[in-house]
Amino acid sequence: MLEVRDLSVSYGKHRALDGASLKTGRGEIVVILGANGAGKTTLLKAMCGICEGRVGGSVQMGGEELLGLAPDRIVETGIALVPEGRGVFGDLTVEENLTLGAYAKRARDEEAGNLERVLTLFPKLGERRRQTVRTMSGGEQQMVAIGRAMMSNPQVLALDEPSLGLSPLLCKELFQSLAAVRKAGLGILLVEQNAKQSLAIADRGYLLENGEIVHEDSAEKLASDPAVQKAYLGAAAGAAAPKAAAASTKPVPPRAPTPAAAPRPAAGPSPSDIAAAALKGVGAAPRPAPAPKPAAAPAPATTPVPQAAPTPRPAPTPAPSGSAPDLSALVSRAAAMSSRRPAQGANGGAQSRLPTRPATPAPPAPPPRPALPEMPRPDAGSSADRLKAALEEIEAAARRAETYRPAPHTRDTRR
Ligand SMILES: Nc1ncnc2c1ncn2[C@@H]1O[C@H](COP(=O)(O)OP(=O)(O)OP(=O)(O)O)[C@@H](O)[C@H]1O
Repeated sequence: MLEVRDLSVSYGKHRALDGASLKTGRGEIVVILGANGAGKTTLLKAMCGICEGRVGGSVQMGGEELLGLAPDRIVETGIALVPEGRGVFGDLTVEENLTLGAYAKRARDEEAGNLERVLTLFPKLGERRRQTVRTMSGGEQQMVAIGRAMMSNPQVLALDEPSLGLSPLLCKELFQSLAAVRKAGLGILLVEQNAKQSLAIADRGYLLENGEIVHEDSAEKLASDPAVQKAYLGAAAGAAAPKAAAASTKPVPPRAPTPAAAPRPAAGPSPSDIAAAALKGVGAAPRPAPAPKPAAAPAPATTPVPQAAPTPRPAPTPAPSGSAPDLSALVSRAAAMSSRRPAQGANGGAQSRLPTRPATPAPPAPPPRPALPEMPRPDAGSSADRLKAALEEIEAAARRAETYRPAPHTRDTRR
C-alpha cells in the first residue's frame, strides 16, 4: 500500500535521511526505531510533503507517486499524519477537533460514519465530546489527535512518537488503541521511542541509524535481538528511556553538528530561575520547542497547529452544547486561532496550510507570558532526559547557594 524507496533528505549540507526504503501494508503495524536525531521525523515529514529539506527518492501510495504533491493532495491519497506533539486545537472541543479532520475531500461524504468509527474506538472521546481539548489529559489529547487523523478516512496512519510524555498506564491504553485501529484495516507506520510496547503490538520493524535503515525484521525477532535490546530496550528491560540508550547496532560515525544548533547560554541562571525553568521543563508540553530548526513548513490538512496545553490545567469546561459544528466555520476559527499564535513544536507553522477563508473576528490575544530562562537541553528529548537535566541543574544551584557568601561591603542592617 505505502512504499518508500531510496528516500533521502538533506538540510543544507546535512544529510538527515540517506536512501531509506520501507513498506507498510493494509492491517499492518510497522514500527521505526531510532535514537534522537536518527531521522525518524524527517522520514515522516518527507512522506507527507511537509519537509523543509531537499527530498529525493520515491514515496508511493497504491502506486501513485507522492513526492512533489502538495500536502493536502497527499492527504487525499490516504495518508494521515499524527505529528509529534499532537497538534490538537486546545481551544476547540473534542468534536470540533474531530470534525476538522474530515476536511479532506475523500472524507467529507463519510464524516458521520468515520465519526462513529472513531467514537467506537475511543469511547472516552464520545463521553467528552463537548469538552475543550486543552482541559484533557495528555493521553486523552493523544486520542483526539489520532481520532482526528482517522476522520480523514486514511488507509495509512503515520504517528510520530505518540507515547511521548504519557504515563505508563496511558501508554498501555494508547498502544491497545493502535492495535484496535489496525483491526479496522488501516496500515500504521509508527515512529516510537517506546520500543518495548511498540514492538509488542507491531508486525514488523525497521532500525534507523544516522539517517540509514540498518536493519529490518519481524517485530518478534527485533524484540528478542540482543543488539536491539541493548540499544533500544535498555540493559535491564524497561530500565532506561530507550531513546537515551542511543547505542548502535553497528559502528556509527559521530553525527555532524546540526547547522543551526543553538549555543548553550554562557552564564548560568540564578537558582530561582533554574528552579522555575526546571519546573517548566518537567511540567510543560512533552517536548521542548526545537529552537535550532528553522520555521517549519506547512503541515497537511490533518495536522493543524500544535499547541501546548497550558499548565495548570483548569477544571473541565464543557463547551456550549448545540448542533454539530459546521466544518467551514470551524476551519475559519482554527485558522484565526493559529494566525494569532506563534507556531510550536516540530510541525509548527501549520497554520499556513489551513484554507484561506475569511476568519471570524478573534478576541484580542492575551498578553505575552514573561519568558522563563532557557533550559539547557540535553540531546535526548525524552521526559526522562529533561527531568534528569532539570534535577542536575537544581543540584548545581543548591551547591552554588551553599557556597554563596555576601560581598564584603554589604552592611548588616540587623545591628
Ligand atoms: N528543518 C531542519 N533544518 C535543519 N536540520 C534539521 C531540520 N529538521 C531536522 N534536522 C536535523 O536532521 C536530523 C534528523 O532530525 P529528525 O528530527 O528527523 O530526527 P528524529 O530521529 O526524529 O529525532 P528525535 O527522536 O529527537 O525527534 C537531526 O540532526 C536534526 O537536527
